[in-house]
Amino acid sequence: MKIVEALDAGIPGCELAAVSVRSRETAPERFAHLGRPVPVLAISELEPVADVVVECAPAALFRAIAEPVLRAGKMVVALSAGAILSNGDLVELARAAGGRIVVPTGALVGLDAVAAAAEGTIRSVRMVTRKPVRGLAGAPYLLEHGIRVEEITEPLMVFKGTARQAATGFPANLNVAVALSLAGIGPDRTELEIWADPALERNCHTIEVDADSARFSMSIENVPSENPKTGRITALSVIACLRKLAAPLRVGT
Ligand SMILES: NC(=O)C1=CN([C@@H]2O[C@H](COP(=O)(O)OP(=O)(O)OC[C@H]3O[C@@H](n4cnc5c(N)ncnc54)[C@H](OP(=O)(O)O)[C@@H]3O)[C@@H](O)[C@H]2O)C=CC1
Ligand SMILES: O=C([O-])CC(=O)C(=O)O
Repeated sequence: MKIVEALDAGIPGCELAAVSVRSRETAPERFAHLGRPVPVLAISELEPVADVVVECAPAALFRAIAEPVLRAGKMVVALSAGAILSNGDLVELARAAGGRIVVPTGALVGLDAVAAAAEGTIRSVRMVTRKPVRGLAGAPYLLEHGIRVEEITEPLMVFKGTARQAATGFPANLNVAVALSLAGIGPDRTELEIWADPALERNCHTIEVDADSARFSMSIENVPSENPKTGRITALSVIACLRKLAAPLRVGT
């Protein structure tokens, strides 16, 4: 909704062509406050009316949203970064058809520095994520391993592995790790720890990068949105990304 409202308020070079939601019956009242009425379409109807489609939906819908847009040589701004790994053929489709997948920095920080360092040699990228219990509850990895975070009273490390492993184990919780890996040294070399911390209110990410050009540490403490798994800054990152598309002055890689 934040992205829709920003587009409705005006982002130079962009015009809100349509939206798609889970339940179209309740859509008219949800969007009634917008300055201009917006068509509510099925996912399959988006491509013909848009040059850019913002994918900000559950990861399972990534292919249905992105494929027709990429096939038409258009742009997908994608938040479900983890789904890119399991749909690698869509990157090839984009290459062949002249489409583009743009992954905003999202709930993370510093992907510009990571991408710059990757032009040289990055020796290691390590990320530690600490989330409140409600930011992790229900993740497939926890269910598969019988890890009951709802009952913890102290911080618990629930996962140690690579960004690729996290993408399947935590599809709705760790897109940030995949985005980091795609900016840097890839999903198999990007190392990740995930902690559930009952004392936390925010989704906290700390990243350490060691490269031949620089060594840097970055951290961010995300205020959760209405969805406790997703930081508020995520939608703002998409808005900033859309603003950059047509901006005469573009700052940051
Ligand atoms: N790259 C990054 O840094 C980050 C990525 N993410 C990822 O971004 C994605 C979006 O996050 P978030 O907004 O919190 O997710 P939510 O699950 O809260 O929202 C998903 C949206 O998708 C819509 N939707 C669900 N099912 C359908 C459907 N069948 N057809 C059309 N629309 C549908 C919902 O509509 P409705 O409102 O009607 O329910 C809702 O607007 C997720 O994959 C999340 O994991 C999140 C945080 C950071
Ligand atoms: O990566 C994600 O899916 C969400 C996340 O960690 C955050 O918003 O802080």
